[in-house]
Amino acid sequence: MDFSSIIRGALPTLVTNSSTHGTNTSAEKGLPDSLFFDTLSPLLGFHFNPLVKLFIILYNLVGNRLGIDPTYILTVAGLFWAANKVLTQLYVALYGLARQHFMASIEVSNSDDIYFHMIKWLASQPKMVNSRSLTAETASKGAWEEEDESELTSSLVSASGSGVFLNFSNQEAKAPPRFTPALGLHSFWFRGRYFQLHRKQESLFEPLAGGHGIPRFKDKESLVLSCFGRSPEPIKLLLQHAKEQYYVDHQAKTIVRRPAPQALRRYGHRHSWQQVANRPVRPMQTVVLDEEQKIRVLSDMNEYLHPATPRWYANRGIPLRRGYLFHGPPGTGKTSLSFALAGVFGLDIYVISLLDPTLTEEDLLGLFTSLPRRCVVLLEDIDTAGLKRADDPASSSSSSPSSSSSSDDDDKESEGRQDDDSKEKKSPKKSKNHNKRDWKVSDLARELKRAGNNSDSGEKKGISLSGLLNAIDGVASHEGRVLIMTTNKPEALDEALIRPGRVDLQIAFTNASQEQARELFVRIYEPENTKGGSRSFPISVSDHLSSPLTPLTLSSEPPPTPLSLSSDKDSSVTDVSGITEIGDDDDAATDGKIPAPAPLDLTDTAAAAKRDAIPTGRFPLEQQQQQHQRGHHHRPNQRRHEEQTKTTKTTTTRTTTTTIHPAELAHLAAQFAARIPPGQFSPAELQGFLLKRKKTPRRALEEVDAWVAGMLAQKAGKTRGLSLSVQ
Ligand SMILES: Nc1ncnc2c1ncn2[C@@H]1O[C@H](COP(=O)(O)OP(=O)(O)OP(=O)(O)O)[C@@H](O)[C@H]1O
Repeated sequence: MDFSSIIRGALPTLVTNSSTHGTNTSAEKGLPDSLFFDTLSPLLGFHFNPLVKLFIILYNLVGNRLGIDPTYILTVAGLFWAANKVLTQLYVALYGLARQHFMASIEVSNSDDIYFHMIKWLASQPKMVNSRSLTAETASKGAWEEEDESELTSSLVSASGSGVFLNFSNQEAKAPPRFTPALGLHSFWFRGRYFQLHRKQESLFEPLAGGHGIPRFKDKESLVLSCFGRSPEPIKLLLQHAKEQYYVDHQAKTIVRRPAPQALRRYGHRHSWQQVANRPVRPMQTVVLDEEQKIRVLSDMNEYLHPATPRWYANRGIPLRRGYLFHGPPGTGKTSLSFALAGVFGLDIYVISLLDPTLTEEDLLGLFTSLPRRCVVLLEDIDTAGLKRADDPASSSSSSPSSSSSSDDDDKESEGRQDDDSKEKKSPKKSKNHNKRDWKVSDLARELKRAGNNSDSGEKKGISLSGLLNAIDGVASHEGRVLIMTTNKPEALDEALIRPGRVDLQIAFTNASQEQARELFVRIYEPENTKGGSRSFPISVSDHLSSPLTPLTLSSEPPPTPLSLSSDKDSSVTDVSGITEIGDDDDAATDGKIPAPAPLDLTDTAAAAKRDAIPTGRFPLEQQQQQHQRGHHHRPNQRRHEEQTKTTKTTTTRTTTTTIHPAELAHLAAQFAARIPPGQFSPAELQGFLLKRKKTPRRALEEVDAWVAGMLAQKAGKTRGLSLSVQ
């Protein structure tokens, strides 16, 4: 096919014009002559189309000015286009054949966790991140993720001008986005092998489960991973690697999940639960509890989780379930022990609140059936869920947790507060007696929940006792999980809920004994585990039941202040002044030596207070002023120390520590414990007291008597609002 001749034939006037005269009058004038348009217009079906005009002008310009016959250019371009089309078709056909016969592939859907393992792994690959086609995602850091302190501090110093207080207003802006491969084809190398990745998305029409609501489109993403060769083994290895990377620090973390929002739960399985936290494992030794109780629950759980146990249970026809009931006053460590147990066994925690107004019995069943093989399910404060038997007359109005309350009084109140008209008519006295102005916020919440339930078109909401029992050990119920229920009022629980088989072990928690008070004291003031940075909390998966005391250095400054984190220049100005305020043994501390254990004179409260002085870092501005006023009145070795901090950044941490020998700490702890009346305070209350003096053990000891007296008076109801003054 000769394009040139076609065009010549179609444009006789034009061609003749350009070849014979060498100039084009119409082009020069900017207006084509009538003969030209008479020829072209019928051919192209346009009358004075500006595009046609432009084409003709360009055609003439190329022909006349460049001396090249434009028809040749068109011919070549046409040939290239055709060749491209043919080659593309050929490539697609050959590639399809190659994929079919010489490539293996695995598809991963975003409805599965592996998808997220793979995406996270891809986002961490530098070569992938440098790809030209990426998707950016907002990536925010969790509360427990490590932060680059130096970067944080320097930015804050310059932002505030003074470098005195931390300021996190910029933290979102500083968090870098996460980049993942965009939709489409990508390729990468892994362990010397070439892989192809096709990230694709399709919209699916999803009818809703149960036929409720409006069906809608849902985007479904998937990754197709391919490699050359007839075996998918390399892709399996890659997926396994991505999974391992995803869980690389999992041993040190406990993942906490809660039921997903109702709209998501209906999709079931992995959509039923959503991760709400990924926190460092709580070491078992941080839970202060009778050693025997700990050992009982640990060994029971260990035996239950043993791989041989399912066979043992199956052979004897016993359902593979284990339930624990932790009961005791508030703040005695029920939740803490649950988390520590999950940490010891490396299990995720699934927390369910039966007070969730959106939770139906059907949901609860769905949640239990979508649990992983081994996990801890935590049902907190089940006494407040108002679970009633179906035949219980009181349950007629309280099949939902919302209609019940934790106290009998509240129950009575809520009974009298039935807000449907019929009830009001039947018991006018009750409703009349009730003064709505006396309502508390909790009452309002309860009424709102009830109103929500009533407005629902006949759908039963809330959890009844039988609903819960069905979920935890019904025929279709999940096996393999560990169920932990916590309550402050075990006596309020229905017997059916705690019968053996549902609750296999009960652990009673009590207010702190003196021994527990001693342990708590030691735990608060023992040295920090410096693994992963001086500010990191103790993270250990070792389940030591008791922590031996080791020589320690106790920081005398609150570590998070920029004073101790900032550059050497700042620290030289501020940190050292704090040290001079502390007792005589500080010189040794500033030189990085651990002093010999000094006998503690508790009668010398002034000296103790001086040694335990509130770290001046707590009041940085004041401290700076003091430092300024002191001018050159520092002692010689302090000045020497200042010089050291100016030259070495790393000395900052060392110079801000004072030391307490283990023997001294043990002595202080014993003294502290002796002043705590046994069984009067929960560990949470003691912890609260100690936390307010977390760097000053001697001060805690001095103030404990006043605190105990104040708290006892408060508990006896003699003094209201004393908590503030006795803190
Ligand atoms: N036995 C304990 N050992 C160590 N810390 C404890 C203990 N009891 C309470 N605490 C501390 O007190 C706080 C509250 O503890 P936790 O939530 O475990 O108590 P709880 O018994 O579950 O309370 P509630 O019944 O109110 O839910 C936590 O910070 C925890 O560290």
